[in-house]
Amino acid sequence: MTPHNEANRGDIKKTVLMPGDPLRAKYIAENFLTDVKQFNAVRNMLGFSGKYKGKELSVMGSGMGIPSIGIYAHELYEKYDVENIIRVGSCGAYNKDLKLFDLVIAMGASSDSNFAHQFNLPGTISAICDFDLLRKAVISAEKLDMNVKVGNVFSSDVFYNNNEDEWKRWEDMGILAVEMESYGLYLTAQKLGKKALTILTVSDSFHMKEQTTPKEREKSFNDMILVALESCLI
Ligand SMILES: O=P(O)(O)O[C@H]1O[C@H](CO)[C@@H](O)[C@H]1O
Ligand SMILES: O=c1cc[nH]c(=O)[nH]1
Repeated sequence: MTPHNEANRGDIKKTVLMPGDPLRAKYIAENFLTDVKQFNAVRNMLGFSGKYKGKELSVMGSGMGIPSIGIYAHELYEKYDVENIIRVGSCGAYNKDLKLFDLVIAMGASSDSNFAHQFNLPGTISAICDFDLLRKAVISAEKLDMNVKVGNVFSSDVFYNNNEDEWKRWEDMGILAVEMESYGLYLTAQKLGKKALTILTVSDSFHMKEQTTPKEREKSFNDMILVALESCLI
């Protein structure tokens, strides 16, 4: 057990799907997995293990932001022998070709966070995903006939940015979209010699302020969840 997770060693499988929202973890467990057992409710950060088409895996919320996913990912990798974390999250599109509900895979994550300072590196480090998880996710999307854009995302420390136009400078550098966790997840995996990947659904765009309904969001999250789950079977 850890201060944030009441699971026993062995309760959590080698691969964990990790949405920010713990209720999305519950949704995935209830709608996609069989033989489901809940392993965590500390701070309501719900975690479940079960089977997808016979393959054992787990799903657990990460909370919002790098500090939160930094805690949960570290504990999963270090204390529970987890090998793979696949974040399944939402993002805001910076790239103007991205439409609502499109899928983005984060090959790398840039950030305004100081998370990497703890490693005391004599330069900057690139936060990148695991190539094997990326390859499998791309194959999975192709098999499901779903379009994905693969590239660099921005993991922001703020959701409500006081500098309204700052995003344009990231867009200018080829950043596809903004979210709030991948940089911390990727660096945690890199430090501990583990694997991580982020798959995202575009929930809003900085180019057009369209509203989306909860039903539309649910369907689009289903596409992302399927890409992630099917990639675990490859
Ligand atoms: O939908 P999730 O996975 O929570 O991801 C995005 O949504 C939250 C902000 O609303 C942040 O956590 C951001 O990364
Ligand atoms: O972090 C996020 C997620 C979705 N949309 C945003 O603008 N930011």
